[in-house]
Amino acid sequence: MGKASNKNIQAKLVLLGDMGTGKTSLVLRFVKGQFFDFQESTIGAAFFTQVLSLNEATIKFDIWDTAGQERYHSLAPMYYRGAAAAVVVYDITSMESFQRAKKWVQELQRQGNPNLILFLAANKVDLEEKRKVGAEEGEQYAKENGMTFLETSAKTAQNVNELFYEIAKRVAKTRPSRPTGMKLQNRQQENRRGLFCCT
Ligand SMILES: Nc1nc2c(ncn2[C@@H]2O[C@H](COP(=O)(O)OP(=O)(O)OP(=O)(O)O)[C@@H](O)[C@H]2O)c(=O)[nH]1
Repeated sequence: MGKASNKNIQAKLVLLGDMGTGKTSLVLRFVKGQFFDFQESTIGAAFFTQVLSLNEATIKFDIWDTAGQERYHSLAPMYYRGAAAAVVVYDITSMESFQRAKKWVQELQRQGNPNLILFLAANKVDLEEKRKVGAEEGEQYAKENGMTFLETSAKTAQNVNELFYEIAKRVAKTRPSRPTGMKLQNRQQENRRGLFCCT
């Protein structure tokens, strides 16, 4: 891992958004190259890791895929606390999911890490004929809130790798590398906190 690279970075990444918007599907597409038409709803949260090599650094992502169902809302701070980046996901076929995404952004702005790198993913662009949220609308909102905006499809893989590469690049730019020993310590702490871990 990262032998050729001069910089090894471990970064916690969290995905937030309404239920059914495709958070798990985006992560599964990125981590395993898989997609399921009938993806089960996440309970609590799921944990994944993926290593991504850039020219300038190797990023090891610790990815928390949170559950979108409202009953799990109170668990969210546990997952976004200490995160380097957050991806707020909505479904372009659901205006309600876009409204919910805005609520997540507000919560992150108020309670998240002030240096948190924010991405807005407008997912399910393969369902263009059912679109309810215009691309300009999402883009405008992202711009106003200092977020990077991407339209994605976990189904066709459109912009999925791009999303994670963009996040990695932003993380590499903002974070200096740390000695390996410290990273291991952090990892152990994360694991202890992972009460709902189900990779
Ligand atoms: N057409 C299409 N369907 C998608 C896409 N992404 C996810 N889905 C479908 O949408 C449904 C919900 O996807 P999930 O990945 O479980 O959504 P989630 O946001 O993780 O949902 P929760 O775990 O309940 O919060 C599944 O049936 C997926 O197959 C996409 O890009 N295009």
